[in-house]
Amino acid sequence: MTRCFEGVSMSEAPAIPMTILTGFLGAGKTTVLNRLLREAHGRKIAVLVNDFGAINIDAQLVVGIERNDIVNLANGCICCTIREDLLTATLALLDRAERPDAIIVEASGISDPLAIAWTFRSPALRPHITLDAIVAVVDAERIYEQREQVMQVVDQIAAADMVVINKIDLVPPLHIHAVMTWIQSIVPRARIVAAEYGDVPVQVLLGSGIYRIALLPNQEVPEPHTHHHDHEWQTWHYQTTQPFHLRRLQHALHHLPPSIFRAKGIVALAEAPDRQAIVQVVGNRASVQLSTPWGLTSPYSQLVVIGQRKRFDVVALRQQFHACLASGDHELCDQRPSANAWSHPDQAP
Ligand SMILES: Nc1nc2c(ncn2[C@@H]2O[C@H](COP(=O)(O)OP(=O)(O)OP(=O)(O)O)[C@@H](O)[C@H]2O)c(=O)[nH]1
Repeated sequence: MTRCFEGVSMSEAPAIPMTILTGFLGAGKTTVLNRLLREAHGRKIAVLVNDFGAINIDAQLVVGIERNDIVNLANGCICCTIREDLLTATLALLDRAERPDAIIVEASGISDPLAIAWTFRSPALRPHITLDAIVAVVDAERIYEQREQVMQVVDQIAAADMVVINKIDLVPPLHIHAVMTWIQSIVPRARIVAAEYGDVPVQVLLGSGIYRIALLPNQEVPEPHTHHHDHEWQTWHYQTTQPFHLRRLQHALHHLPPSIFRAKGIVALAEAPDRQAIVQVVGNRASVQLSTPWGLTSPYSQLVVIGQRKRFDVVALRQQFHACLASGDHELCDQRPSANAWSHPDQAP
């Protein structure tokens, strides 16, 4: 099939470089992306953002880009359950009158980057996309505990052409050196850069052309049901139009069950009714920060938590967040984990 745009057939158009941004939950992928998009790079960059849960908070947190250049791929993992969506979304980008100069895929924190790379080797995309690099973001502070608990962490690093050791402000220099040595032992040929708040120049991240196709498995990656992460993770979300009480919310965020690895969201606060607030929880670090004004948008709150499957009690969690609302009537919008609050049908409680 030959597709046309601006008088040129798609088969004649130069292939678009694609970067896959991987890294475990909360490592700093969106931070790296935002830092890059804010830089005056002069390129038209399109971003495909995948969140594991039903609500894609990440797509809302990406800034410095036209909204129609962000494609939201939520409620499943682009490496397995929603691979078709990734394919379709990429083809739609290729069909645009103004094609992007570069495409970045921000993968969900639990996805397998090699499986994503495989999608771009499919006959439909192969002539039009050139894989530039798989970039893995690593949380310098948490990497040791994460590698003990979660096998995807090491797999993501092993698949990388470039590794960004992020959050170096949170650890001493000797620790950074040790993490670097460990990463080198896993991927000796990968480029390794250390960064604070994802501060890596665009020239380093994009257009490096260091993708190693040799890493791709010869056979297509396993079907979803044999993918180990399907059975390990679950997400749950809480939504309300009621504002939160800041101190109560902060207290709750600091007392989440240890089986929850990540929580994030956009919330309304009674104390600051005009501004959005961003909630971030990674391990035992939690923050609520004021962000942009609500403007014409009616205030809302959306919180997503990601944790080990069946290791947290959603009823207790719902009560915990419910008790943080500032209003007296405590109207609850999300009484039950809805069908799509579970990332996979077989994960319903
Ligand atoms: N101290 C510190 N915090 C950081 C740094 N980089 C990111 N963070 C914080 O870490 C939290 C998670 O960052 P994100 O960029 O959202 O992480 P992510 O990998 O996109 O998260 P998921 O998409 O949920 O997997 C946020 O609160 C960031 O502000 C850093 O270098 N230092």
